[in-house]
Amino acid sequence: MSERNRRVGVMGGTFDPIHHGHLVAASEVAGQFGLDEVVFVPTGRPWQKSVQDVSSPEDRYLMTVIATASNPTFSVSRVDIDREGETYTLDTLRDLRESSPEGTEIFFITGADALSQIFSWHNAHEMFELAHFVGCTRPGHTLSDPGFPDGGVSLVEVPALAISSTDIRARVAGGDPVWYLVPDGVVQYISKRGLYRGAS
Ligand SMILES: Nc1ncnc2c1ncn2[C@@H]1O[C@H](COP(=O)(O)OP(=O)(O)OP(=O)(O)O)[C@@H](O)[C@H]1O
Ligand SMILES: O=C(O)c1ccc[n+]([C@@H]2O[C@H](COP(=O)([O-])O)[C@@H](O)[C@H]2O)c1
Repeated sequence: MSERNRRVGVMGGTFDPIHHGHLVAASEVAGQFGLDEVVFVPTGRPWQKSVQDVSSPEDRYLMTVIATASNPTFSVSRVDIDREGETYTLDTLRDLRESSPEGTEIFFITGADALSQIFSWHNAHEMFELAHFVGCTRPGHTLSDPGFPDGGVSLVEVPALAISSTDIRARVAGGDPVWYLVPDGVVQYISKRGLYRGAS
C-alpha cells in the first residue's frame, strides 16, 4: 500500500493579536483538506501594514504559541520573524518547502480580504508553483477572482466569526472585554504585557 504525501497547511498572518477567527479558519481547512499539520507563521515585517502600528514580532509570536498550544496538529514557525527584511510569502513558502520532507504538499491558508489582494504581493505568480492556495470566507469581505491560475486556489466556507485583530485592539484600548474573542491565555498575555492600551 502506498502512503499518501504529507499535507501541511500554512497560515500566515500578522496575528496582532491572533483570535478565534484565525483558529477556526485553520481548523476548518485542516478538516476539509485532510491536513496532517497546520503551521502558523507570524509575519516579521508586514510591509503592507504600517510598521509603527504593529506589536513586536516576539509578542505576536508568543501569543500565537499560546493560542495554538492545546492543539497537537497546530505548530508555530519563526521563519518570517527570524528572516531579515520585509516579509514576503514567496520566501515563507521557499523556507518551509526546504525544511519539509520531499513530496510534502503545502496549502497556504488565507482570508478573503488577503486573497483578493494577492497580485499586489511580491512575485505573486511564483507562489502558485510552491503551494495550493485556500481562501476562507470572512464576514464583511467578498471573495472575487482577480485572475487566479487554473486549479491554484480553492475556496472554503468557514463558520462566520466577525472578529478582527483591529477590533480587538480597539476593545482593549477602550477598556472593553476581549474574553472569548481570543483564547484565554492570549487575554492574559495582552493584560500582562500591557498591549494595545494606547491603540487608536
Ligand atoms: N474572522 C476571520 N475569518 C476568516 N479569516 C480571517 C479572519 N480574521 C482574519 N482572517 C485571515 O487571517 C489571515 C491573517 O489575518 P491578520 O493577522 O491580518 O488578522 P486581521 O484580523 O485581518 O488583522 P487586522 O484587523 O489587524 O488587519 C488573513 O489572511 C485574514 O484574511
Ligand atoms: O508576499 C507579500 O508580498 C505579502 C503581502 C501582504 C501579505 N502577505 C502575507 O499574507 C498573510 C496575511 O497578511 P496580513 O498582513 O493580512 O496579516 C501573511 O502571511 C503575510 O505575510 C504577503
